[in-house]
Amino acid sequence: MLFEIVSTTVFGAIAIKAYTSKKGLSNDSGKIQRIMSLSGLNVKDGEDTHTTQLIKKKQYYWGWEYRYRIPLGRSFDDYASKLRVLEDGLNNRRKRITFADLKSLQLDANIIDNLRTLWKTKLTERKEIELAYDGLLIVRVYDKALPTQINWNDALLKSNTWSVPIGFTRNGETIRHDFDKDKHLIIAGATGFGKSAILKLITTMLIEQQPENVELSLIDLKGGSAFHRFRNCKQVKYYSRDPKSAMDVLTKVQNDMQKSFEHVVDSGFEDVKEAKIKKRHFIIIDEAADLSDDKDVMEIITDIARRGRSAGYYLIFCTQYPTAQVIPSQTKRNIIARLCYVVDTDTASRVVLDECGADKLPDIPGRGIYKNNVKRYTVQSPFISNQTIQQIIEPHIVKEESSHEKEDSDEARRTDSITFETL
Ligand SMILES: Nc1ncnc2c1ncn2[C@@H]1O[C@H](COP(=O)(O)OP(=O)(O)OP(=O)(O)O)[C@@H](O)[C@H]1O
Repeated sequence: MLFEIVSTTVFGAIAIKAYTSKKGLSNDSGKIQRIMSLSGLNVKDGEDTHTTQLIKKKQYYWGWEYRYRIPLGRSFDDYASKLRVLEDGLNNRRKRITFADLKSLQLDANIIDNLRTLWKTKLTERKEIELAYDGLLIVRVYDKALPTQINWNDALLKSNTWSVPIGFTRNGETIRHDFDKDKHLIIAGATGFGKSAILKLITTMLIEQQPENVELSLIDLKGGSAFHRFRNCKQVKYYSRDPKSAMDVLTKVQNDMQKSFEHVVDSGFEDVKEAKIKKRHFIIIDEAADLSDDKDVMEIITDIARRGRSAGYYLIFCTQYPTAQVIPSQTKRNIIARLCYVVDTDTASRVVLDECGADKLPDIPGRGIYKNNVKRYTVQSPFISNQTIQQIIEPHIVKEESSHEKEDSDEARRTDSITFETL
């Protein structure tokens, strides 16, 4: 009897709370506005104070979206710089139990224990916020945080395409970068946040999806730690792990690219896709900052970024130090797609993405912002283990030869690669 009274009362209270929440009577809109005011986003104009005005709110299965008109004198960046303040404010221990939570509860004699577990889970749950701007400030509050690790699985492979997964959004959408559409890619992020991991994933997927058509130039200026295992894959045409040989590699790539460029353009086509050429060459540079002092090298990189799109020479340019010197504006202009993991300053975020935001990402490896010319997504990149990489690339590895023989076979492959296979 006592159990029934207690459980009915507790359950009833929670149900009322959950009902008001569902009806939008108890959402975060007021709190967000208060945090905005208290964190200095109001604008004083003589006697008047202009605040951020809520225009619309809508509930989705993942949480809430709020749209605000921002006062004159404020920019989107002012709000983006307060992202952490907003997030911490919303997470300051006020936890909400929803209908979905209640539905998942077992209504048996363990109801009190079940409620306790639910409450404990709620205490450790963290809401995440995303900001965007389309004339109105958009604040998306997600009930559940993105997972901190999402493992790669072979369902992500798309055979015979140049499309690779970059990450998963909170809505469960898989964001892919299609090199035949967006061509080159800049990847940046502070040390230890997943640049090499995504480079290895992209390289593995390109080899597996297009084993006969992909050609790789791997420039690994971190001493070879990222790309060494791919070195003897038959798809690897050039490999370098020091700035001096990187110059040689890039010069050869530029010469090859020139031939492809002339072949495509002289045949009256816009690019390799239109010319129905199957081969694509990827120049993947891990730690481009180590090349930035060499003017000649940087000129070649800029040339690849500019003309490679037609010639089928795609650049993946990765750096831990995103400054204007490391990513020159001409290179940037030709590389629309960017993937930025956590960086330490808003200046670094702006260099990569042309806006702040990557400096406000949580300190989670693989958490990044991917931007192409259409959209911007916050994603968690898939993670592939070295063991899985090894299994996938094993059939593509050619037997290690003596270095002299390797040079010869590299030369042979070089000659082969000039011939383009057409449909
Ligand atoms: N997508 C991911 N999901 C989960 N964990 C990841 C992910 N990417 C990387 N990590 C973890 O972070 C570690 C560091 O990643 P990685 O070596 O790619 O960083 P990095 O940015 O290349 O750093 P550095 O510039 O210092 O080489 C990995 O060993 C792995 O444990």
